[in-house]
Amino acid sequence: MMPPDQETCNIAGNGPANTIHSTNRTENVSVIHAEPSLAASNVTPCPEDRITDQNHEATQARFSILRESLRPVTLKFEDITYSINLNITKGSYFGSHEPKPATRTVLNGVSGIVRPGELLAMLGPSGSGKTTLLTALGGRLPGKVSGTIAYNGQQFSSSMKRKTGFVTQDDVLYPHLTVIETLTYAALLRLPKKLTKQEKIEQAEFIIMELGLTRCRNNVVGGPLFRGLSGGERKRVSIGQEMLVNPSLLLLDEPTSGLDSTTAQRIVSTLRGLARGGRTVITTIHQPSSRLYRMFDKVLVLSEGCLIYSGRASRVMEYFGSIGYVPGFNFLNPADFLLDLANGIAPDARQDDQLEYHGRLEQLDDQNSTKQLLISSYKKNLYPALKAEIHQNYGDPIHSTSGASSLRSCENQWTTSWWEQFKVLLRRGLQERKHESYSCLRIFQVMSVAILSGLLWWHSDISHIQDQVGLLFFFSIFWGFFPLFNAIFAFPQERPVLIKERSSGMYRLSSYYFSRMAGDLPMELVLPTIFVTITYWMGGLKPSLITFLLTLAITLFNVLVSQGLGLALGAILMDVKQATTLASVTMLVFLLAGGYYIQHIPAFIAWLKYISFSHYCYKLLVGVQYSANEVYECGLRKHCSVMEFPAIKYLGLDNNWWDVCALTMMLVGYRLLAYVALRMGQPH
Ligand SMILES: Nc1ncnc2c1ncn2[C@@H]1O[C@H](COP(=O)(O)OP(=O)(O)OP(=O)(O)O)[C@@H](O)[C@H]1O
Repeated sequence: MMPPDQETCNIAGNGPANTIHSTNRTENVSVIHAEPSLAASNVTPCPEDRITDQNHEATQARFSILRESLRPVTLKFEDITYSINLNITKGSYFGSHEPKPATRTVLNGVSGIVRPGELLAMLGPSGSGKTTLLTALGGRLPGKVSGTIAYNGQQFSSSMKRKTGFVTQDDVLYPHLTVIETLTYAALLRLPKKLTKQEKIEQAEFIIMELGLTRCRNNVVGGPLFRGLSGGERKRVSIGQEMLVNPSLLLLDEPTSGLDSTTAQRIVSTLRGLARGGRTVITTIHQPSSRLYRMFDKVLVLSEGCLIYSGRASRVMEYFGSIGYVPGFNFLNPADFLLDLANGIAPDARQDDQLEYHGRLEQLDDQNSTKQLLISSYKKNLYPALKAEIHQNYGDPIHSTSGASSLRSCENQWTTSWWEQFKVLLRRGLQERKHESYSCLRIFQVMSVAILSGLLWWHSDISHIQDQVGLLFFFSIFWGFFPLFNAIFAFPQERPVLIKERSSGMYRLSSYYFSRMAGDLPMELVLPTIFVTITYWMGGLKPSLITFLLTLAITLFNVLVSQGLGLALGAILMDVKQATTLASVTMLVFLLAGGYYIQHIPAFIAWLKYISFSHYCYKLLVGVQYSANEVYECGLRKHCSVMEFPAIKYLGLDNNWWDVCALTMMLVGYRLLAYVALRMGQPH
């Protein structure tokens, strides 16, 4: 290995600034766009997606609406260090297992600067900290990140959150929505209120065209259980969603992973186009081809959380050459060369698969010392200039507060009103869940139970009061279980989408929550209505319209309370398995303490019935079914008062308003609890 000539190296990453951002001294100065449209020339669309000359002008005009609110962001980060806590179990396999707190440094003093108009690629071996750094730059990393991250000299704010697009490695999309629906809803939620609905829809159409998704615009996204878009198409939809924020800062985690080289090239072209439109674009990437590599303006190379290079992509070879690392042959992909170096593999190192144990140990030592050399070379040769650039005055942006007012002026402003968010989320939720809510299986389940119960209790008579009371108890229990278990899935299932969309400040939690409540209502109420109608009349309960309507109202009330409990359990635990276990135990307790099966519950545990909504529902159902002076045939030509029937006597049919109050408190309480739990588990 050649000794690194650290003294004679060129300082990369300190070259002349790109002309695109040369006018971008403050965030209020508009960007001179190198390419007026969204890099239409860089993208290679499918034949049918190609923007024709005739409509190009119109397209540009439409796109200018999207560009209008653009606020260029210079991102500077300095000495970013991040550690994670590891609980290491100490002791032998069978001995003591006391967890020993330990930390691991994932990022160690990482610095960089990216300006509007630039595309920065983060390279490094798997586990080197690329995703962690990207997440930190996107303001989404939990725990304490030391160092400074400044966006136009400011800290991460809610305004910045809404100006940041973040494309995660895994695409988080609603599987039942089509491409056009996904992007239209995103446009309606994300684009500013000053645009009309029509203009927002046009933006979604434009993005579809721009990303070459026209052919699959009406295809459903698909999920693990059914096929939809291909991996590349899904990725483009995810990018499209983030483009709709008209982001000033766009962060992408491995957007080309698992894609063929043409699609990868196309995606990176689009990113470059977005950058050229005045955005700051940062992407992590695994193994870019040399074709892709040439499209990056800057690269940042990580090795075990430390930087070995941060600067212009075009100067990489020059820099490493200057410190003594020259590739063995000319036509090497710079990305491969960088990844080798980040792994500690110098160009002249011996790569022998046949090395025996000691040889391998030596090889590992060599790699570690190469890494250390590269890290110290970076610190000596590149870091001082980078630091100077970070602190360079246009008002020492990393610490200054200039420009704060313009950022703050639009802070805490939502792009759309509460009502608008509610309407769009409601429509989107109904569309996404219509297959689930109106599934034939669910309807069949309820109808078959209704008809079967109707047949079992066929024209029951008051003389068989035990059976009738049993039917009323069944109403309260069935419509306690069914909505409870359906509601448990609501929030855990939607969690990834909710976290993603809330992290980018897309909508208020309250508008989401109320839209979810409202969206679930129709089906939650239609099914019990059908059930009660069938079973009530088949089962021979009191043939009075008023009594029937009251029975229906009580059952629906019970459904809403039970649904509230399900939502609360789901929101608190955010784990379907745990929530269903807890729900089944709870319902079992309610079932047993409800007052139907056991009428001599020991006093010390009899209070359980007061926390059971099924008990209140059952009591109210019996209360509306029978009046105080009603009698039933309790023996041969013998009549007894209904109030003396043991099960009814135990219930006591007085104080019905208290039962209604208790149910109302539960209705509000459970839902409030669900909301609070959801809010506490949310990014702020
Ligand atoms: N919350 C966490 N708990 C435990 N380890 C973590 C956590 N977050 C990150 N790490 C560790 O930090 C290191 C860096 O992770 P990161 O995901 O940033 O790497 P990466 O360079 O993006 O890897 P890849 O290219 O494989 O996605 C890894 O070794 C990972 O295991």
